[in-house]
Amino acid sequence: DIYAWRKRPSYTYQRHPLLSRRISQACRDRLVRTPTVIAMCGLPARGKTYISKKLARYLQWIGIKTKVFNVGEYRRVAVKFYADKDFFDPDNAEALAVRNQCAQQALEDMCSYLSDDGEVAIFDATNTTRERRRCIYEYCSQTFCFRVFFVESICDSSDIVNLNIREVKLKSPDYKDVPQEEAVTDFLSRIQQYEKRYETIDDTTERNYSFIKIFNCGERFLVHKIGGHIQSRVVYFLMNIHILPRTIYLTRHGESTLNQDLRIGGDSSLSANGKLYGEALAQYMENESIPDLIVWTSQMQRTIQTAAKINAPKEQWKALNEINAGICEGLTYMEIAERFPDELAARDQSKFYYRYPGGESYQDLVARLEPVIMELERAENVLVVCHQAVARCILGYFLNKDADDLPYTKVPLHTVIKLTPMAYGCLMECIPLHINAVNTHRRKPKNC
Ligand SMILES: O=c1[nH]cnc2c1c(-c1ccc(Cl)cc1)cn2-c1ccccc1
Ligand SMILES: O=P(O)(O)OC[C@H]1O[C@](O)(CO)[C@@H](O)[C@@H]1O
Repeated sequence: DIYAWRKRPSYTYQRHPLLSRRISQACRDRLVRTPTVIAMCGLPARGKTYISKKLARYLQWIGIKTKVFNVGEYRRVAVKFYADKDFFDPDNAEALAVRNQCAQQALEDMCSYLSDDGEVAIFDATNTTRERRRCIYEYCSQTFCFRVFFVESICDSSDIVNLNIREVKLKSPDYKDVPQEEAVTDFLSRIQQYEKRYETIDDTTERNYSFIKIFNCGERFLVHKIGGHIQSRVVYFLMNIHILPRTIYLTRHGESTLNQDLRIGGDSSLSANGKLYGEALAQYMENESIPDLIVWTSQMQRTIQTAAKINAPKEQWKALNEINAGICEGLTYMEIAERFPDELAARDQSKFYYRYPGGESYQDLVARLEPVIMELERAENVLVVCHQAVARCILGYFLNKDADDLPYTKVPLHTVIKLTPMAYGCLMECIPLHINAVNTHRRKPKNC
């Protein structure tokens, strides 16, 4: 039986007869990290693009090469000027031909991306008929041996659909220079065109697909046949996000005594200026009068001391501790250049991936910060008091920074960063509290 087979000695590496399914050699070659197509499904204004962009940002941040293919963007290239909802009338044969051509082109571009070095591609389209989903499934899994995972968003709350239309659809190029009310009317008619042919994923006729059906922004989920690591991470992420309006505040600790000496690492106390910042921060947060604010700090005393005066509950996270500089802890960059010139040169070459001997890399930091990011997605109003490298990684997630830029993001001391999630991105405001501090930022040397 399977259990006994699972307990077999590890050297007998063959698939259990029950489990071995007929897969081609090409597929077998890519069993490790088989590329995944995430195909969105659902009527317009159900958050498909929102999910696509947010999911891509998360997967990219954890190091999985991901790209979104939005069919609407292909259509806007093919059809310069959008006339009105009649373009989406299923009986408009000419328009239908253009729409199918755009979908096919996006599908082909997506599969060549995954055949190259892509790991996940998100096919952002309505995919609202069984026939369309069957085409995608066969093209991707038979021709290319990619895994296909359908993500359907079902939402019958008119409040949320109207919020979506107001926040994102009216800003679409389709409605440039169109009066608001006219655009809303046209878009609602566009939805009706799709409703004529909409077939929700059916867990009997489409039971051999892997899919998740999301009801009303994640109020309820139906998960069916999750296949592989990526899909389980995706499901986990989708079960943790929400669209409640909230603000995330991010700041470094106040200046520390080691900062004053331009020494990295350690666990030193605040300097006099750092203490002044702690008081100014408490005052600033008081003025913001944020409902139900919670403050997260690292377990290092410079962040705990910085948050001490704030009138809100505090939580300490070891995962928020500053990057461990290993053998360079407590040194200045000058001393590192003298004692470990090769290490500094190697770090300047590839700052995101370089790991200090006995220490960490930014890539290691992202991995240990993932649970913090997941909890931030679940949370509402939070102030995070952390460190220079940690703040860069957190900002890298919210602002979609790539591995080259992330480690060089400017995050000065004594500055509050205010992050407000908007439709598809995040608004960032930097508020310096005008308390003196040293500059700890080391630029990328020119010759690298
Ligand atoms: O289910 C929706 N229906 C209509 N709109 C929606 C959603 C979701 C949503 C869907 C699934 C999940 Cl797990 C979370 C949010 C987000 N949005 C959205 C709303 C406003 C602006 C941009 C996007
Ligand atoms: O990656 P960078 O630019 O060296 O910045 C991280 C450094 O910043 C500090 O937080 C302050 O200098 C150090 O503890 C840490 O090693």
